[in-house]
Amino acid sequence: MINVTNEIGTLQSVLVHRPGRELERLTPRYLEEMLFEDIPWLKKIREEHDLFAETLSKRGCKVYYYHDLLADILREEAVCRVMIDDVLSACRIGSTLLKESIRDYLRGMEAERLAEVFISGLEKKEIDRLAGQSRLSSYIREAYPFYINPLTNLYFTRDPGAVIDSGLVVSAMKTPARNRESLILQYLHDYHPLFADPQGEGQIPLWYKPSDLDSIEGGDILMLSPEVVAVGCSARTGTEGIERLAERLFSGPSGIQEVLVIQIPFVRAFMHLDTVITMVDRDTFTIFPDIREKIALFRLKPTKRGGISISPLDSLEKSLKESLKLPAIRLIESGGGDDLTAAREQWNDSTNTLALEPGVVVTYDRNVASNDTLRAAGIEVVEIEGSELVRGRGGPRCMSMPLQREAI
Ligand SMILES: NC(=O)NCCC[C@H](N)C(=O)O
Repeated sequence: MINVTNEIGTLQSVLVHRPGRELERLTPRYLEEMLFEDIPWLKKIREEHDLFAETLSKRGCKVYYYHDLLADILREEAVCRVMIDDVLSACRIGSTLLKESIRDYLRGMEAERLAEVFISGLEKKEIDRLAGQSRLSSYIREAYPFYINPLTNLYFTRDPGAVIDSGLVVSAMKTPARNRESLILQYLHDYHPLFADPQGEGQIPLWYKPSDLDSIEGGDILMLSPEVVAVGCSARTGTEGIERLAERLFSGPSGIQEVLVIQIPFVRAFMHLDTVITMVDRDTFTIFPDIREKIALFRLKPTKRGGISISPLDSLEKSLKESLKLPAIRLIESGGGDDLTAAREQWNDSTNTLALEPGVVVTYDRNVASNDTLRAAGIEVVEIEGSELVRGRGGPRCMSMPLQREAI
């Protein structure tokens, strides 16, 4: 069952990705293009991720893995064929001869292995050797080494999609490095029984899809309540995408009656809304103090004639209070009241908390000051290790896409 109508109700099921071989294909040369600042150590990052997944399971949350779901649908011959073609088109392989060689190679694989290749990529030398083709790229060491690029950011499953109510947003990713992540999610939506509509014949509603083109990423989507979704306008999510999503939510079978737009500075350190603000309890958020004066707010509502009204707002506290229909809300500043600590810990995702239930969140243990501040405010903090996980610039919220949360 797929249903998320809030940020903090008991987490019942979640989609994650265990970091894999794709990270061993990160090289210093492609770090920036692949949206990393450093190269994680695979053995250790996996241990850390396993601990994260175990932390969720121990609390009763069912954990689904991208690789497993993808392998499930690839066992179907017809799906396998169209997906191979779509992946090759997404990778812009133009030569017919080359495309045929890669297609033949991939079609000979078991579903498990093919799922692995779709995620971790395909090196040029692997194909050229097998196909016995003499290709210019094997003579030029500077040439790009992959036919299928590794999805190094897939372990941040928050971003390729988001469940809103009983439907799914499949993101239109801003950067080429992450495009194929949402292609995979779209396939899972279209073919996996997990996304079957319990009410009808087909699959659950799609609020957004990659072919909508205007960029929108899941880290910018916060489900405040069954009626209100907050959407970050950020380096990754643009104004047109937000408007289109709002139109679909207002006119489709969702309970959403308001989109609260929170525009944050368009910088690398806070690429999504959830890198600077997350919800930790019914009336409580944690926020990176530096952005408090740097955000702009807008309320989008449906008009009677099927359009959207846009109202600029001034204060974050007041807007959240109104949107949540609460007498007061609390904003807990990360960093424990010290600007330098706040900036350092935000860089390591102190503000990117994942709620397990109201007032209980998962965070990285390294963000000592921010975790202490949360505890002092009465929040239960469940710490995980993040020495390697953090190198991709994402925290526990980024590493999870909730599929089901208890209603509150
Ligand atoms: N929601 C998030 O903030 N996700 C973190 C994404 C980090 C990834 N390296 C990226 O730049 O897209």
